[in-house]
Amino acid sequence: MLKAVILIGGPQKGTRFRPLSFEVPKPLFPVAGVPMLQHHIEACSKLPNMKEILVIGFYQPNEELNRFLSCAQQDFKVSIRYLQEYAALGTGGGIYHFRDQILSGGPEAFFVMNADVCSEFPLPEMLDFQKEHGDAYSFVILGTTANRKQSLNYGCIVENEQTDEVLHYVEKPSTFVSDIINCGIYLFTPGVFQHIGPNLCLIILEEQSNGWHRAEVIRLEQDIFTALAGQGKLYVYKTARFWSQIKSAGSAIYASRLYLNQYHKTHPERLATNREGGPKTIGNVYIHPTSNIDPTAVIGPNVSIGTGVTIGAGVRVRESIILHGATLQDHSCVLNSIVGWDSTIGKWARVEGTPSDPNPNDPYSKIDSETLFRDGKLTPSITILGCNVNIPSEVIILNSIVLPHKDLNRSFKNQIIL
Ligand SMILES: Nc1nc2c(ncn2[C@@H]2O[C@H](COP(=O)(O)OP(=O)(O)O[C@H]3O[C@H](CO)[C@@H](O)[C@H](O)[C@@H]3O)[C@@H](O)[C@H]2O)c(=O)[nH]1
Repeated sequence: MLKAVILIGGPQKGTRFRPLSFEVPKPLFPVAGVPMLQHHIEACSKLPNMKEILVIGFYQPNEELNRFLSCAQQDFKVSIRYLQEYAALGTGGGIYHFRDQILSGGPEAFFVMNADVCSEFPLPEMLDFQKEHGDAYSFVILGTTANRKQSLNYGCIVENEQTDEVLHYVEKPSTFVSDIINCGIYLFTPGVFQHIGPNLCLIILEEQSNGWHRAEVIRLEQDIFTALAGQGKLYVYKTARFWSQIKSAGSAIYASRLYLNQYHKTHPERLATNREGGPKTIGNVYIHPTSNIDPTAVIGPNVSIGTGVTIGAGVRVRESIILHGATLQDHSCVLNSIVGWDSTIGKWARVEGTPSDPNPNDPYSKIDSETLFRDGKLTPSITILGCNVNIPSEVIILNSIVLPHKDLNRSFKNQIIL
């Protein structure tokens, strides 16, 4: 029997996702038409002996999260539970704190996944790989290849090329260590808790001697993987299939593209087709059936349109996510942007951003999820309209971030509009 744990973090995380994470917890942000987390849940539920999925984070359980989890539980016919940490316990602290819940029922193995990644989730392959390579005490990290420069933003893995054993693990090194990076998807056996436990004791001892009050924070990467490397216990399964982090809003558009492309294989019914009375679509497009789109609009490639969106005549949308309840009035144009919930774009207005896609000429390039500013200036990136923003007719909004509930009255370029 198998289980899976999805680490969703909490409200203090996902800061690069603002202002979108003000409205909805980042793990529920729609990517290719469904909440980010649903892609993980779907992948887990496809494994025949998946018994339970535990979502661990430090968000207060709210109605939206509860509703999503109970619908997912019904749709995917697998038990799903949310376990709330009393504080941010780190990527290892949460699973250690809830180890009894993870181990109840006696799973022989369990997956742990970061919520903020998009992936083809080669979970069956990881299981086969573990059987081939290890015993009950060995663990598997999903790895992929990055280019030298970008590898520094990830956990880096040095492997024995013959055996795939992890010889050395360094989290976000300051100089080049390896181009194999940690994808944030792991396969553990119950034996992993024997390695996490001793780390916890160390922290508590430190707390007693220093008189500090510290939560039982354990980082899987720095505290556990670094120590397990070179001990014959940790292996890396490398995938060449798609994988990306979802840190910034720009990377959500990129992740949408990857998942929409995958829908040809997994969910062709989610892809819009050109049909009588519908809009013209180009490339991969997701359109929620409750949206109302004029047949003269042209949509795509890589567009996701949420529930109850209204799109007028002659509208053009490309490389964008339009969130529920938004209205794009006649002849407006939206490129490389995220249009927030219930926002309105006036007639002939143009909302445009600059994509931050990986370098198409480098097969190992990943998306750069940089911070908003470089050298004191806003880096040109996708345009984001927070929820309930009004853009008047005939204006241009370029490379800007507009906070929720704003009524703009003119054009803006390269600005954060507070
Ligand atoms: N439950 C819980 N989840 C957490 C906590 N801290 C982080 N997470 C979740 O754990 C994941 C990792 O978050 P970060 O700690 O922000 O790490 P990172 O910068 O994304 O790097 C990690 O992922 C990379 C791949 O995307 C890896 O390359 C890297 O080694 C590391 O594992 C995210 O899904 C985040 O929500 C915590 O205290 N509690």
